[in-house]
Amino acid sequence: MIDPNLPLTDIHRHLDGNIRAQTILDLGRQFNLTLPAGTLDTLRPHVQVTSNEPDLVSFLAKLDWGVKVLASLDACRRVAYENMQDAAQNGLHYVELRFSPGYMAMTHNLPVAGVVESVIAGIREGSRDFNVEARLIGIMSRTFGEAACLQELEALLAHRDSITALDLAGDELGFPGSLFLPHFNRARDAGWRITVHAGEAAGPESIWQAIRELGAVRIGHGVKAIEDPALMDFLAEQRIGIESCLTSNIQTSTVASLARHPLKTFLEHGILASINTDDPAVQGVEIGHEYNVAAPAAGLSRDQIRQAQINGLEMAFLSDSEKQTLRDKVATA
Ligand SMILES: O=c1[nH]cnc2c1ncn2[C@@H]1O[C@H](CO)[C@@H](O)[C@H]1O
Ligand SMILES: [Zn+2]
Repeated sequence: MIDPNLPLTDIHRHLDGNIRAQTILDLGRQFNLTLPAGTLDTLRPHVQVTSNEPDLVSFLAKLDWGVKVLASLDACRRVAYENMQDAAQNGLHYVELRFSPGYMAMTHNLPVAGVVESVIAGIREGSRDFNVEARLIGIMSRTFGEAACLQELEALLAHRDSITALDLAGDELGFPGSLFLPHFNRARDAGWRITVHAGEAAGPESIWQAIRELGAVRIGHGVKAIEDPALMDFLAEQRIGIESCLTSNIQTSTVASLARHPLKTFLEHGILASINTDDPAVQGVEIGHEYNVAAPAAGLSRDQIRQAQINGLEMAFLSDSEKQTLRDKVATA
């Protein structure tokens, strides 16, 4: 179902939600940390979703062990580098990797700007070694409040030229976007593009808020747009892209089943929507599964899946000439 002649992208992928279970074990040993289990098989249920979680916040707890083992900046560089290797192994030509430096720094009190620098270094090395194009999106983890998000923002701004966009992720219901207006004003002043996790746990008003008040030009998940026809019209007219993550939406109980997922309706409505993973290692799925298994189960036709693949590059935070370079590279491969 993946068109091999078109670039394959994943533009909604958390690198700190994609830390290999083996790496968690390795780093746990390296730093002498107490983990909940000592083998891959016994660790897996602690770091991977094994059955659907009741809500978003329960799902997000599965990411915690991955960042708890980040006891040095070199560990941050390693997981960033491995993310690029994973991207290559899964046939991706272009990835936008997002990360929350404060969340990664938290357990071992790492310097937050140092985490940003290490992630940039790991992505740069990995991009070169594995021949995958990448851009970085900084995340502010709303779950820890406005002040912590300001710290993340400052650390990201210290490396502003290596960061493409700013995102807001975490507990959408507990920490609405309206708390973060000053943060996004500064991000836009820095010349960054804006994408926001919205309409996942909260309703369509959260998507409107992200667009009108935070300046979002893309929306992460955006599932609840299905409840607001005027919003769907607006998304289509303004070409505001929806970064869909099918399996993630089932695992967080945002959508009851793939058959009921709104992505098909979004595409029929002319909305620029794409297929992405979210947190591959935590979810136990990769991009191939999303295209080959989840998308057909969500009722997408072959043409709609191909359209979503085209949309992924269209939505990418790249210039027109960078997009064309990618198309040419894949077409002539
Ligand atoms: O599906 C999701 N919805 C909302 N927030 C998420 C999701 N996946 C991960 N994070 C959040 O992103 C940051 C790490 O990159 C963390 O704040 C994590 O909770
Ligand atoms: Zn996400």
